[in-house]
Amino acid sequence: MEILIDTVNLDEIKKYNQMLNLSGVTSNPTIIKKEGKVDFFEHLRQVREIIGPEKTLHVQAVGATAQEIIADAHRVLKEIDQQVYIKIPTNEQGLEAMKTLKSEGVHITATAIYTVFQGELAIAAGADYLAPYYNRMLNMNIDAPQVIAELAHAISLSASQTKILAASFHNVAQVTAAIKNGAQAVTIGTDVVAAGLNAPMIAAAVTDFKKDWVSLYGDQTIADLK
Ligand SMILES: O=C(CO)[C@@H](O)[C@H](O)[C@H](O)[C@H](O)COP(=O)(O)O
Repeated sequence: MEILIDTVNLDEIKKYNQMLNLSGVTSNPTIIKKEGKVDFFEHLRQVREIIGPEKTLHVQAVGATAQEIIADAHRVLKEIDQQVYIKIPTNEQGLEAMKTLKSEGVHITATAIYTVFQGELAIAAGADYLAPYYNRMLNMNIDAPQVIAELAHAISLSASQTKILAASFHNVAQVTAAIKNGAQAVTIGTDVVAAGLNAPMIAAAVTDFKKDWVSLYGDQTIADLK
């Protein structure tokens, strides 16, 4: 299972890269905007420096035509590094760009996926990852778990190397449902990770154990015991 973090906040990336066995970082223009008008390439180079060369870094193209998307991809690869996964919306222009970029050996993450059909076309285009938008699908009354399950089935039927990198999560239950339905990877916002780990009941359990320990051994930790 791959866990990615859906932020380009450098402090958050440092924190979660230290805490979790992160597989990578995802971004889009909305995520970049949260950091203000940063120096785009320099900021993403800093993200790469934090996560290192082995983890995946996903950067979205913004061009509207296939040619513009391809040009965006070439610039990102030149300015950051050749290993970046170029996120491309799964529409007519995006699919055309994916086809060309794939033939050049570029890593592709097909994004803005709401339907099985989009996912199937992206698998056929050779995308490395598909990014179905879980919460946004639910908002459109689309059965998100079903879409993910059908995409997982399509991948296995075609024996393709494509992986599902589910995105757009607004709570922990959505993340676990995506994994249960066949997503090999999930990208999670730091707010959702924090909500899942900072639940009062977790803190209460830790406090209770600590109280019982202190009643027996005082303030010493296990490491301090004589
Ligand atoms: O697609 C990827 C990763 O491939 C994500 O960065 C993706 O763009 C984001 O999770 C979504 O756009 C966020 O969606 P939402 O929270 O606005 O519903």
